[in-house]
Amino acid sequence: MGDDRALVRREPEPQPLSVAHAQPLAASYNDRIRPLLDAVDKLRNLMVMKEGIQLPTIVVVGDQSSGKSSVLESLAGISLPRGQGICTRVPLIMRLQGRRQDESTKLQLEFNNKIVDVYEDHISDAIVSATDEIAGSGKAISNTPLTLVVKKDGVPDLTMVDLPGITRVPVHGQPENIYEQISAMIMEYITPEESIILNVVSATVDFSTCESIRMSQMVDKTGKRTLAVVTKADKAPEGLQEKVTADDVNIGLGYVCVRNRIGEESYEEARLEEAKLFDTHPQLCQINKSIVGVPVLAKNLVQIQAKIMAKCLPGIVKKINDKLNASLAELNRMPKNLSSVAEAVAAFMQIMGSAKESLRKVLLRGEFDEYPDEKPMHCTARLMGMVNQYYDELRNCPENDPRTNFLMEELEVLEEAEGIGLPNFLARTAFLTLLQRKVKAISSKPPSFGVRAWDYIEGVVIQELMRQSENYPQLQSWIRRAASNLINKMREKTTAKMKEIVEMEKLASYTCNPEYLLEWNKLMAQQNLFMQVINDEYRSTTMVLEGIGQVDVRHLRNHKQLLQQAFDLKMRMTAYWKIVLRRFVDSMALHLPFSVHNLVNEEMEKDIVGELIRPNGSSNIERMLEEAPSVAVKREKLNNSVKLLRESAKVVARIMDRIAIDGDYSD
Ligand SMILES: Nc1nc2c(ncn2[C@@H]2O[C@H](COP(=O)(O)OP(=O)(O)OP(=O)(O)O)[C@@H](O)[C@H]2O)c(=O)[nH]1
Repeated sequence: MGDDRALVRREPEPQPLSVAHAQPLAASYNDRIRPLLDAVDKLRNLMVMKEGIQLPTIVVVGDQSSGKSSVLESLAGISLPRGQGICTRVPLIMRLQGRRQDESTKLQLEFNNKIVDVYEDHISDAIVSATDEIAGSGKAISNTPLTLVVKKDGVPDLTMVDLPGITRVPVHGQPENIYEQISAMIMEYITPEESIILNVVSATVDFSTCESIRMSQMVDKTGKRTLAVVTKADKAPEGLQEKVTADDVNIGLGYVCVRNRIGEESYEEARLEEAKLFDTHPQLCQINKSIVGVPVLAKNLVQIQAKIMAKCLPGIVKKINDKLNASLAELNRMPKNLSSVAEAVAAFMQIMGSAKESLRKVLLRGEFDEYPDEKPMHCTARLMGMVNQYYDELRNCPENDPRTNFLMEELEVLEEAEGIGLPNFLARTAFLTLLQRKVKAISSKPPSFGVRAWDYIEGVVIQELMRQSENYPQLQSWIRRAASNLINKMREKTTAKMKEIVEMEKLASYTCNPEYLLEWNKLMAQQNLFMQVINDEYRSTTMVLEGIGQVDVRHLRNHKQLLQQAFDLKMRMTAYWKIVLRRFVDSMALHLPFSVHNLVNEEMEKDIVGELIRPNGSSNIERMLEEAPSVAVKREKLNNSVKLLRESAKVVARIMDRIAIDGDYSD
């Protein structure tokens, strides 16, 4: 920029040759495209992008001084800041519109919520000062866009966004991270599938070394939405034809070679020089005429733009409608302004009612429609997983490993339980002593599992209550506390219940489950083999016993007297222990849903609502009458968003109607 700017004297009414040579851009074609473009520009002005809706956009990228601004001024027939160093420091949205008979020539800059009319002679300076106003007068860049509207004779109807040129090394007081800043801005614009990338590369460089090519390849591997403009054809004519036909860098939408305005040339002269260059230069004249010259570039861009718009529009309509519906639904969920305590109580009961219903769904019925992607809220599955883990923990308790000191404990209790009686009579006390030891070893697990389960349920209940009461943040800490207190009570009840079950199992041994006897018989069938190993001094003492695992029985050869009874005792206990563990798990698996059921259907309301009607509880209800500032902000944001989306929906509806009448725009 700058350097040539001061020297250039502008003709009063330059004739952009993009038009003089661009007769293929039939006026009727422009007539059909204009409304489409206007609609998209209107959406851009409305800032639908803020709502996450991407618009079809031609994004101009290139390395620094590749000639981006020169290309744009060739297309627009105006003078833009050109030159060395960084000129484009903000996204420059260029809206080119061919002037109609009833319209006057117009140049306008739109930025920071104002519209400034500009004389053509001053456009370059005006852009520089608008850029300074947006990004500061230094060399810094900014994301805030500047819009330039050019309405004049014969320019193609095109909207493009010019972005700062990519530079690796900061110069002239540019910020240190200028490269990162510019790349981030470029990536933001070229990543959406709706963007067409107009990659400006200089004929003087090896295309594969261009940063801009590298970046567009990152987001558009096949190049299907990338078009290359090769500038400075006059400076490096040798081998240019080969370079563009070889297409080493995957440019799907093709190349156009141009020669821009140089020095003080007028537009007319520049176009004539360009035409002459590609007609007469021994090397450049070899290049196919369908890929040379600014007029060809203009025609290609207009066609590409029409295609992408027609392609994207239905998707945009859908997105606008979806977002509008979502915002309206959210607005409807916003609380009404409450004016009396009675209304506040009703609103509170509504919160409790909705929370209870959602909790019934996730905790009891296993319906996750409100939390499709939030696995921690798929509570029935999560609780089942926890119960299975609990069963594994009980079974794998190291203190109860039946293989350690195989049968020694049984022998010890049998010896202690011996009295006057028949030799093969199994003392009940021996069995009970062993049982009590085993139960004691796992006695901390059922209550601690209960605590764990309630910790998880507490998280779910509080999350749900917070979701339902998000519009009353002034109540949330109180609700959270009340819910925590309630869950504490539930946790204590479960702990007491589990301790009771542990005590019951210690006191008596009983099951009506026939599996016990079946299992015992099966295990006892190994007794003969076991005794043979014990009695036969020459046999290996390592053996695998069903229900126990691999054991070494060498140490038992000295205890032959009570061995058969000890074996019997072990097998009874093994069969019975399975039943005991399942009883622990089953009772927990039944107790939890029962308690959750009680919590959701009775306790929650009784406890939390009960707190409200206590003498000091009413202040909580009164607090609901004041709207929290965060809610007011949210309401305003939603209202703005609904207004914007409604307007956008109108804009697209009009254009869709027109498409329905006029037919396909992409030819
Ligand atoms: N000879 C010749 N010079 C050109 C051509 N296109 C651009 N230039 C010159 O190359 C220099 C850089 O051009 P600009 O258009 O300012 O480049 P830019 O990519 O917009 O620059 P930044 O915005 O700073 O990245 C200027 O001096 C232009 O006059 C061309 O086709 N031929």
